[in-house]
Amino acid sequence: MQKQSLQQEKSIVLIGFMGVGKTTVGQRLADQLKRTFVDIDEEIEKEFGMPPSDIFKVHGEKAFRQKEKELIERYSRKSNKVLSLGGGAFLQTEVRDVCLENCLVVFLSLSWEQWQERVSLIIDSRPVLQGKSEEEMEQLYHDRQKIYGSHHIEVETDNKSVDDVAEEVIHKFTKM
Ligand SMILES: Nc1ncnc2c1ncn2[C@@H]1O[C@H](COP(=O)(O)OP(=O)(O)O)[C@@H](O)[C@H]1O
Ligand SMILES: O=C(O)C1=C[C@@H](OP(=O)(O)O)[C@@H](O)[C@H](O)C1
Ligand SMILES: [Mg+2]
Repeated sequence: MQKQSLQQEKSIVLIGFMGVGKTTVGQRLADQLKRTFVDIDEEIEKEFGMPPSDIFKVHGEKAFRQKEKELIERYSRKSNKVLSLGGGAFLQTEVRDVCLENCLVVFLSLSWEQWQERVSLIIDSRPVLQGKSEEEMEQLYHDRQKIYGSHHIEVETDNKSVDDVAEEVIHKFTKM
């Protein structure tokens, strides 16, 4: 039942702003669906042998984005996976197109107010947020919502636990 409605076992791709829970929810979803979990940031980190903040410093954002695109193009063509993208991945048209074509794209949304409560958990490890004022972060948050408009389903995550979010993703798919 669940398998059938999970759309021919297409891979699930999680998108959304930094800190909304793509990595955490993705791992939970993969456990529940018995699928392989791939966190694209983790794969990029393995390739460069350093975390994203160091990649940005040493190689530059362009090199990070190039590798991000290559890896997403490769993994999104495989079936039966759960892929968590980085929040900037959908800035690249090629990434959006390949994911929308081959996968089920799930946008995890979180209000600006609740994001502000979570930012302290992520700020040190997200190079894109470094040195930004609160106003600049809010601007980035709003600008980025436009790129997340390309998706198959949205799950609002305000006031929801990781389990709640994972459950809702599965529920929405089983109704597709
Ligand atoms: N639904 C949630 N409720 C509370 N905290 C969460 C939730 N989802 C994720 N978090 C926490 O927010 C932080 C960022 O989560 P993460 O999965 O790394 O986000 P992303 O991959 O979207 O950047 C982590 O500390 C994580 O434990
Ligand atoms: O939004 C972005 O530009 C980025 C988001 C990060 O991933 P998360 O969305 O998992 O934090 C990571 O890919 C990198 O720091 C850049
Ligand atoms: Mg992540």
